[in-house]
Amino acid sequence: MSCRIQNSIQNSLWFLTSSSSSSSYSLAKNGVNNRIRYFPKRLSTSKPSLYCTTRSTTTDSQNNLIGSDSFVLTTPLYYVNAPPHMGSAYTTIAADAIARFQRLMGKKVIFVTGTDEHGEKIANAAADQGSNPKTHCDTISQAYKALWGNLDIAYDKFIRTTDVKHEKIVKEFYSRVLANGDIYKADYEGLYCVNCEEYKDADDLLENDCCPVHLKPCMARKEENYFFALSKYQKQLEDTLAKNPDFVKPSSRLNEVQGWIKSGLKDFSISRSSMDWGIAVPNDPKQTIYVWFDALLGYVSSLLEDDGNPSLQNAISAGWPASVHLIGKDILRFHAVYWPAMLMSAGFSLPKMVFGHGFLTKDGMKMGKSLGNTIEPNELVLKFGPDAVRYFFLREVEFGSDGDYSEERFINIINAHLANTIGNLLNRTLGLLKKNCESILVVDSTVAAKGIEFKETVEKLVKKASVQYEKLALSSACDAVLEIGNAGNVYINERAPWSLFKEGGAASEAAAKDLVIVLEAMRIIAVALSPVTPRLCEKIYTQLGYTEDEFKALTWTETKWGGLKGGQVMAPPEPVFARIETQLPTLDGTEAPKKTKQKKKDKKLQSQNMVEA
Ligand SMILES: Nc1ncnc2c1ncn2[C@@H]1O[C@H](COP(=O)(O)OP(=O)(O)OP(=O)(O)O)[C@@H](O)[C@H]1O
Ligand SMILES: [Zn+2]
Repeated sequence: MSCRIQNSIQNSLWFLTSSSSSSSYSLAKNGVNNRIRYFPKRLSTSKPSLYCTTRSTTTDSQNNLIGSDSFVLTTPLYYVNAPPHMGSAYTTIAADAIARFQRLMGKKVIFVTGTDEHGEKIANAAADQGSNPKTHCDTISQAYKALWGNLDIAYDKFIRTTDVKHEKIVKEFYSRVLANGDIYKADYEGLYCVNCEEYKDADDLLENDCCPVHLKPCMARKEENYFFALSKYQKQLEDTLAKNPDFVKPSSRLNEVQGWIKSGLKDFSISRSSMDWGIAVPNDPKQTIYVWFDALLGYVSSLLEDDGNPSLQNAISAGWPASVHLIGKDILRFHAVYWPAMLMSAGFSLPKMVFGHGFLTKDGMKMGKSLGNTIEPNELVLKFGPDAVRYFFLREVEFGSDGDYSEERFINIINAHLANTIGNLLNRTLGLLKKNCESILVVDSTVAAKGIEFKETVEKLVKKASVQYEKLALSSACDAVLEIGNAGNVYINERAPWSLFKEGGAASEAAAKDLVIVLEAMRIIAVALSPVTPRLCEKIYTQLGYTEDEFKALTWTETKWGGLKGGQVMAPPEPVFARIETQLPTLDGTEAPKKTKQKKKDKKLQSQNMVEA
């Protein structure tokens, strides 16, 4: 494992104390006098009475609105300050694999992704490009969609926070929180990182007030804004996490979140007076809603049907709460502290889980648009194909930890796992079947495997894969499936059917059964690895004589041993995964694997194939 685990780069937030008895707070650092004055009057205190039910909406034990029982999975809505990079692709690939697995398990999946298009960072990015924000957002959001197409991402909903329906949902939600007495106006001064779009705690900054994530100086700001009474939800959040430790995953991140809450939650500003590229605050058009308060609601507005009335009630009944929010650890605090408190205030159920994965790093720093130290995923796809990119990052980086990219490692892993262990095993088995059995299976795979230990090994490994997928342990799930390939290679090498065929008679019959056994294992691999490498798996499946439609209709039940039947005709063998033979310059400056090494391996394989022939 070449992943480098590095210390978590924590984002920090500027929280404001909300105790109503206090009227001023000094948060001075380096001469910056951060003073907050609270306006004594809350804007509204009446609780909304929207707890009615609709066709498919019910309430949970706390009387919060919940929708249907779909499996709703979300990626972050990515900032359109710059086109996507490998980091953005990483979360989306992982989400796609989880969504595909859950669909195989028979769940009604709603996989949500999209783009976050408001705020100062976007307005600045558009101005830098000599463009207006709307045109800029259209271009970059299209770049995200194009990349998802290139990576075979099968999302169900793509939400843009500039969509009209989203704006309506944000305003309705804001009004509910306001009516619940959780929004008030106050002044503040603080240090702002535009790239994070957040106020920073001065203690968390580097020299010259630089943001530790973006390495750029934060700016001193003073504004009169609306605040959300986060502090009011401290106890409720503590209780929720204590009762529901699975709410934040992995568990190390739960500890982090509990630590933040324990240290005291302070109210935060949810509007900007200096920024007009955003959704106007209801009843105060001089202010726009803070980009995070706006963007988080994209998870809800995305659920709306295209032709329905864009109301919160309709969005909730279409699938809320989300089953999993998949995010990078940089935005954990927004998802595991701010968002649940906002939902509590508005009277909606909390998502069931927030999973904060690690960072893809370059030279130890988080790869990011603002730092510009990114790898271009489209180039990787163009060079190696979507399956290779998907497999490498999901298999190589333990989900939850950080990982550094190296092209040398990439090529070695892909050649060893996909081209050799899986692709070559299928190819050589089908070659033997064609030569000796006219590509027809002699017997049902269940009959062929009677009393064979290899079958039990496969069954155990496929069970393990499903448990790992379910736990979002994607790397371990890949390993379990790859182990089937390894066991298949060991089996065929030990049995040496190419020799048995030469002996003829009973030995030849046994060899024909061995081929059925290995091909059945390949069929199971094609189902079990399809969440990660859908194209490769479809190719495997069609080589086994099935149609594309049959592949698309697969469920996890088909990982059960016994799919292949006697008399079934296999397609002529064709390589399903081409070995990477590149000597082209690498994308990351690392050296591509030496040809000599590859040649040696190729020679070994060639001689193996010659023996088989
Ligand atoms: N290096 C990375 N490793 C893993 N995931 C990443 C990485 N960079 C971005 N992401 C994913 O994108 C989310 C952040 O989206 P955002 O649009 O802010 O991208 P960004 O590149 O981090 O932007 P910026 O560099 O401007 O902060 C993260 O929470 C994570 O899901
Ligand atoms: Zn920053």
